[in-house]
Amino acid sequence: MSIMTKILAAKPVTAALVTEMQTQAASLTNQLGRKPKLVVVAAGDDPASAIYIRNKQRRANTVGIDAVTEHLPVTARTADVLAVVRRLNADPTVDGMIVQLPLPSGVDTEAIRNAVDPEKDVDGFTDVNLGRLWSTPKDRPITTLRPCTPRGIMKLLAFYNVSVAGKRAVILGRSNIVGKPMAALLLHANATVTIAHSRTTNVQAILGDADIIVAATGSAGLVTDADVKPGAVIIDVGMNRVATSDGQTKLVGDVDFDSVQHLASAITPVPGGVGPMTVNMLIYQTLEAAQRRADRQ
Ligand SMILES: NC(=O)C1=CN([C@@H]2O[C@H](COP(=O)(O)OP(=O)(O)OC[C@H]3O[C@@H](n4cnc5c(N)ncnc54)[C@H](OP(=O)(O)O)[C@@H]3O)[C@@H](O)[C@H]2O)C=CC1
Ligand SMILES: Nc1nc(=O)c2c([nH]1)NC[C@@H]1CN(c3ccc(C(=O)N[C@@H](CCC(=O)O)C(=O)O)cc3)C=[N+]21
Repeated sequence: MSIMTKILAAKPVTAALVTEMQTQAASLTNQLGRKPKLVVVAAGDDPASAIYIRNKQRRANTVGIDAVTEHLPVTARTADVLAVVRRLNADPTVDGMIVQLPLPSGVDTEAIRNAVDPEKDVDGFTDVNLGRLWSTPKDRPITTLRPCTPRGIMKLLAFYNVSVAGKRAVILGRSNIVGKPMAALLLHANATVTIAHSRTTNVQAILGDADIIVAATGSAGLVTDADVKPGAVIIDVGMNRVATSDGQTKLVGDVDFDSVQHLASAITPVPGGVGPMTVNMLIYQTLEAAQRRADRQ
């Protein structure tokens, strides 16, 4: 049996979204008397964070919003990051902010996460927004700011007409920024959801039963053809830099794309899949936050 595998590339979705966002950015610039503004707070030198910063700066320029990065040194302490977050909370020209994770060791991520004003929380990772997300009733649309990667994945699935209702979805990873909110969104879309993590036993049996797999572990090549049911939909969130035989490095996901693509009915590439959708949703939610601000004025 041969399966026609759909490659779930971000490119056509980005093209459509950019057009929509450019129009909205122009209208908001008019209403606010300034461009919508996003501030990224980054401390240390996580490689996946560096890629993210570069790409969102580029997309913000294309769409027509301001994006500023506030870099703190790897030696930054909790109080240093908190001071920046509080200044941005108080600044009426800042519509959205995101604090990049992971923060340097010793910094209290939980304290920082919840210091962000929920109205500016375009990463959707405060307790307030995660709580709103989980408590949205099944028959109401989700309206809260939510983590960009899961939201981007849902947009990607919708664009390619991949149905979710009634499907068994298995998520590898339980972070507040990817795994848990992914579960909330898939559940709201009527999937039956399982979350697996590093303490899960017999992951292979769980994966073998999955119609949809979302891999978000940070472990390169973790998911192979031995794990996947024929016809499954594979979403690869991982952003791992690995060495190649010629001494260079390359970006790979958590999925062994070459072995899995023949089995999957649909699969996201790395690069060019989930990553650009995360960037798109960050700008999209900054526009939503700015629109709400403009409406309050
Ligand atoms: N494409 C994109 O837009 C984005 C990509 N990323 C990338 O996605 C990956 C995950 O990010 P994030 O959620 O922040 O990472 P975290 O490190 O916070 O979480 C990783 C999760 O994976 C679980 N895990 C680790 N190994 C295994 C395993 N062998 N089997 C099952 N579960 C496992 C961990 O379990 P436990 O909880 O038990 O430790 C943990 O829950 C990273 O590579 C990151 O760079 C992140 C955000 C956006
Ligand atoms: N609070 C927080 N929220 C995050 O969402 C968050 C974070 N911290 N810390 C770091 C990770 C990583 N991450 C990426 C997003 C997009 C690309 C991306 O654009 N990827 C391109 C890379 C292409 C290229 O090589 O330039 C692609 O996959 O095609 C990468 C990585 C978001 N993260």
